[in-house]
This record gives sequence, C-alpha cells and structure tokens, in this order.
Amino acid sequence: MTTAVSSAVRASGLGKSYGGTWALRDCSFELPAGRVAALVGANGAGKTTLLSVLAGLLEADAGSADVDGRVAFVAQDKPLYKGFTAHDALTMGARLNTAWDQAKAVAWLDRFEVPRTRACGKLSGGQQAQVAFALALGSCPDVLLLDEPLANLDPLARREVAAALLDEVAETGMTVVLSTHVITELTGVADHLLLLSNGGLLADDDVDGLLAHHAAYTGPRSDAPPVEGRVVEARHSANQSTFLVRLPDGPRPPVADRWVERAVTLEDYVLARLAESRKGGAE
Ligand SMILES: Nc1ncnc2c1ncn2[C@@H]1O[C@H](COP(=O)(O)OP(=O)(O)OP(=O)(O)O)[C@@H](O)[C@H]1O
Repeated sequence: MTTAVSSAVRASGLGKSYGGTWALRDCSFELPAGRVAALVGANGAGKTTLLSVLAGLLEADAGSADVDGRVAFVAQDKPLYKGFTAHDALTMGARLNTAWDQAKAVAWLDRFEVPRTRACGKLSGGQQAQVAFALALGSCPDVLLLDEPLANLDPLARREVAAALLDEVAETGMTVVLSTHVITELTGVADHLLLLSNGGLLADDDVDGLLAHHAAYTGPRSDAPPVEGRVVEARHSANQSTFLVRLPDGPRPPVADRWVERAVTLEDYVLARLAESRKGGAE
C-alpha cells in the first residue's frame, strides 16, 4: 500500500508557447507542502514563464498546473505603485487580500529598515524589493513564488532574506518556489531542485538525495572515472582528469589509488548538467 503525500504544487505535461515557439515543454513535477524549491536554468530557459503559469498570470497551452491554497508572486521587476508609500502599499494589501497579517508585513519592513512614509518610487531597488516581500508575506500565502528574489539585494540582505524566508517556512509550512542564478546562496536554503533547460525539466530532485548520489574524482589523466556510474562531466588537463559521477545505488565504492574523492555542491551539479545539456548530451 502506498501513502499519498499531499503536494502543494503540481505540473503535468505543462507547456507554454509564444507565437508557436515553446518556452516551456512537457513539464511535470510535484512539490510537497513545506518545500523550498530552487528553479534554476540559463537565461531564457523558461523560469519566469513557469512561475507566471503557476501564479495564474499566463495560461498554459498544454497540460495543467495546480497550486493549492493562496498564492503570492513576487515578479522579477518587483512592480509597485511608485507614488504609494510603503505604508500605503500595506494598506492596499490589507484591503485587497482575504487573509492579511499586518504585523508580519510591518515587521518585515522594520527588520530591513525600509522607510514606511517615503514614496516607493523614491526607495532604492533593494528597499522596493523588501516592500514587495512584505506585501507577499502579509497576504499569508500557502505558496510563495519568487522570481529572482535576491537580485537587488546587498550580500548581507541576501543572507538575511534567505534566513527569514526559511523561518517563515518553518513557522507556517508554506511552500516556496524561487528562481535564481545565484546558486551558491541557495546552500542550506533550497531542499528541492527544479532545473530547466530550453523549456524542458532536466532535474526534479530532492537536493540532499541528489548530492548524496554524486561525487567528484580527481586523479591522473584518464578516459574513465575510477568508479562505476554515469559520468555527468569530465574535465581534463595535460596530467589530470576530474569526473563528476552519478553513483549507482548502494554504499560508496572505495577510491582507487592516486584518486581523490570530493563531495559535489549544488552549484557543481547544476553547472555540470547545464554544460552537458548545452553540448546536447542531456538524457
Ligand atoms: N512575451 C513573450 N513573447 C515571446 N517570447 C517570450 C515572451 N516571454 C518570454 N519569451 C521567450 O520564452 C523563453 C523563456 O523566457 P523566460 O523569461 O521564461 O526565461 P527565464 O528562464 O526566466 O530567463 P532569464 O533567466 O533570462 O530571466 C525565452 O526564449 C524568451 O525569449
């Protein structure tokens, strides 16, 4: 007997075309509630298109997308009414949303020291992003969709926003899908990877499981890695070879003499898969 796990976000054969060109093709995945999914891919891979379809802003041309509960979407350009102050924006949020947590929205602005009485058009890009986050979190979403949320933020704010989002997930059980090009900053934040290439899903995996099944080996120049498995990436210099390998199930194989094994990071994996797909070698 299998136990049904409730999923908060489901896509089945999802496709979206612009003028006959598919920006998203045959995309199928399920995200259980409480997941933080990193949506990663090269420029033009289809990340914004996927988020927009999930948010209900774009209609799919194939398949279906289902999102459970209240959805909040913070778009890449963080659109705000420029003449509104942050205070006005929250007042509007309170009036337009069926559920609204004013204390949470205000606390977010105060935490990131955003002036509440200055027109949004006169706030910095990072401060405007914080107003957009406050509006999204104030609406008590079950699913929060973020398109490059960290892009306008300084390095400290990036770390703080990522940590604050994780706190929200722990406190509320909401599900987050966030697109990003800054993969290193997702370490310890994302527990699920959605990797897009040319509108198709290359990977839909639990991050811990994914990293546990891969390893990198560096050793003497060689045509093959020192272990069994699927070679995701091979790099060679005159005297040395490095292989990123997907290992078969089971215990890790012993490392041969003169080879060094190292753990694979999410960034290593994503870069290797994107390079592989660019060469046309993707599965
Ligand atoms: N309104 C549109 N009309 C026509 N083509 C579009 C439109 N919006 C996006 N596209 C195309 O669809 C593809 C996917 O675009 P999308 O914006 O979803 O990619 P992305 O992964 O978010 O890219 P980036 O990382 O650069 O933001 C691209 O080839 C893009 O040129």
